[in-house]
Amino acid sequence: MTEPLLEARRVSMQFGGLTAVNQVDLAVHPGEIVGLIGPNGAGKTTFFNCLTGMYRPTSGEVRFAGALLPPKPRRVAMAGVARTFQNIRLFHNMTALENVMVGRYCRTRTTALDAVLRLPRHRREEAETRAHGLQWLEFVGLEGAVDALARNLSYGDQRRLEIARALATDPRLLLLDEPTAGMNPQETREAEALITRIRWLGLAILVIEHDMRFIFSLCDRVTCLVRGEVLVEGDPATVQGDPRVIEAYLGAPVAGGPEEGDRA
Ligand SMILES: Nc1ncnc2c1ncn2[C@@H]1O[C@H](COP(=O)(O)OP(=O)(O)OP(=O)(O)O)[C@@H](O)[C@H]1O
Repeated sequence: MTEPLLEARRVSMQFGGLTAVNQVDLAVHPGEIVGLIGPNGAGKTTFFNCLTGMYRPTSGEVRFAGALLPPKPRRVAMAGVARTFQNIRLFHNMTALENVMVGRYCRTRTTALDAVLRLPRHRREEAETRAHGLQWLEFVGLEGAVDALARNLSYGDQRRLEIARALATDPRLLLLDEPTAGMNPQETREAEALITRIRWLGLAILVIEHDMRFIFSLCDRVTCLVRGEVLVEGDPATVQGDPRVIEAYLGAPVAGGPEEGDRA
């Protein structure tokens, strides 16, 4: 197999006396979709925060394309890792396009002075950023909502907008934290189709999700965390059939594959 794009080695995160993530190893290879599952409080979001520089892990290291990732969100984004959040974090009083343009600013070189003086470089980059943002809005299916305020979009559209903003940073790896949370079945199917199209662009994806149908139909590999530790890791069939996963997470055997709308 190719070298991992992302490699977490023995990552741990403690909050006082609580060990939220304990010696977790995880690798994502180029073009892969890897699922991260586990019961509530298993440490999934904390682990994402360790990967994206929001937390400095208590121990362990995170490498991206072979280099150590610094625990600084902006540097992580510039390295090529983008994410969405469990609780949508958009700029609610900005338009859809403005939200996506904000994502792009980690790739522009305009200084505050260029902007204030409206120097040619600023005007050129602003036009490029706008065109780029429009492309991503079209990619996620929001071309009809360019000028809509983020707060006026439906829940499913807000999630799509968050993904467009993440894509605007030109990532090689996209981390999605519960992308279908709160979605109806139709929106969930649309999110699945969108994630498949993102993979076709050549991006790798690491996704936290409670919808088992989604995880087992979309992912190449799945890691199950329980109480901060890796319980099982493997291909979807292996993880789905593992009695420890069924007991710790699914609660009951999933006969013949999970049903539509199965949620833990
Ligand atoms: N900033 C923090 N300070 C203290 N404890 C925290 C903090 N963040 C998370 N925890 C604790 O760490 C543990 C793991 O939480 P985390 O949110 O990572 O789990 P999760 O698997 O993402 O859960 P869920 O599926 O409910 O989102 C929990 O016991 C949580 O209370």
